[in-house]
Amino acid sequence: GYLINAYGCGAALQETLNKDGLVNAVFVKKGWFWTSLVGWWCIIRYLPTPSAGASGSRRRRMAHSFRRYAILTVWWYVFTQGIWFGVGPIMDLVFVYTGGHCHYDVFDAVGHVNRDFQGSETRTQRALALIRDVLTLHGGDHVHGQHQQHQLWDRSVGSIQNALQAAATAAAAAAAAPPAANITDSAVASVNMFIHDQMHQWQGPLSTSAQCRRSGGHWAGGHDPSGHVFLATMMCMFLLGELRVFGRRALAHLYAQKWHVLALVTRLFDTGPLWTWRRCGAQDMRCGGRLWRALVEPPVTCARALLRLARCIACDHPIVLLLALLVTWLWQLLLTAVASRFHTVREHLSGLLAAYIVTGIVYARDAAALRSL
Ligand SMILES: CCCCC/C=C\C/C=C\C/C=C\C/C=C\CCCC(=O)SCCNC(=O)CCNC(=O)[C@H](O)C(C)(C)COP(=O)(O)O
Ligand SMILES: Nc1ncnc2c1ncn2[C@@H]1O[C@H](COP(=O)(O)O)[C@@H](OP(=O)(O)O)[C@H]1O
Repeated sequence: GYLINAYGCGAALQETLNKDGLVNAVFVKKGWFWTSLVGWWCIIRYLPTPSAGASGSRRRRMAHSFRRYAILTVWWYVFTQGIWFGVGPIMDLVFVYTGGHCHYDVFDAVGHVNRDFQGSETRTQRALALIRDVLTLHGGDHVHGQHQQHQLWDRSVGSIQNALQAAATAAAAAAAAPPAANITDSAVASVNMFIHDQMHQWQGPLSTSAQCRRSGGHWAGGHDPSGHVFLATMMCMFLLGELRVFGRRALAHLYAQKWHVLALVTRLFDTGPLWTWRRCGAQDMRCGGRLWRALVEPPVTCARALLRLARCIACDHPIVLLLALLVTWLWQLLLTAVASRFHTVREHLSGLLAAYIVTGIVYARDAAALRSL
């Protein structure tokens, strides 16, 4: 990723990144679920066939895989989700103890909405709307009678409202400049500070990246190990580690049935209307019949062929799903490395080492047993 950034198409790849996209939100961020599902199905599916002598070996394999998986799942949880009730995950504790904080630097020095505030237009608008709602809900009555506070409250809500309206009209006019908030530079610092204090007062505690993100804040200022690099590394290491248990057996099974799988794949492409029209030509069929056969039957046939192929892979050859998942996580790891604007190299490296060291130890301990399989 760094080499692509330095010498290749890093900018183009960064443009494809969407923090709120389906792949990142549903697959990558829930990656340990998908990896657990596919990984365990493969572990179970490729156990030695049940026979008199194999039951002990089956039980031992399941026990070893479960022990490795349980250690990795606990490590995934404490590093990215949380250590205990009310205690954030390790990656956030490292961040906070190195000076990180949930910031609300909403406006920059010239009174424009800070481009780095949320990193994307959508998130910035969402955050501004949330801050406005919190200030509107709590701010007015709690600063009543304190003239200066009330003035700040007025200016903050007004500036955010202007920014939201300016963004709405700018979106229509496709203007380039970020929306201005019409506040003088001397007031910017006090408005940002007021917003920060109010959000920490009404939305707190904001001691984890998830809480800060949900409250429209900006998680900045400390050493923030990359959760994506950590997660993608751990998922790849788990899949590759367990692949050593059943990989040879699974690939041999797939190779033995290669023509059957290939036939299911080619069947998908043998359902086009032209093929069907030509096949109908051999029989004296009325035009209506030929249209039905050429336009209605192919999608139905294709859907049936797709279902047969999916069932064959999911039930008989789940290693195909595992390899597809592995390629996806490696590609996401590359994109995360390319997305240098989100993290420093050291933050990527700390996420990588946190995953690599633990998974390395777990699989190194079982290396002898894995080699004997
Ligand atoms: C142990 C039993 C063996 C048999 C299991 C059989 C089948 C497995 C089927 C299902 C799995 C069941 C249990 C497995 C254990 C855990 C499942 C994991 C569930 C999830 O992954 S849900 C994820 C919940 N977390 C979130 O949604 C928050 C997502 N965000 C993050 O985690 C972080 O943002 C990040 C790490 C993705 C990125 O970090 P930063 O961007 O903040 O740096
Ligand atoms: N491969 C990828 N695709 C999309 N977004 C990614 C990504 N890798 C990292 N990101 C985004 O970059 C930010 C930093 O990621 P990380 O800290 O895990 O390295 C995260 O934003 P959010 O955490 O605000 O969603 C994450 O969603």
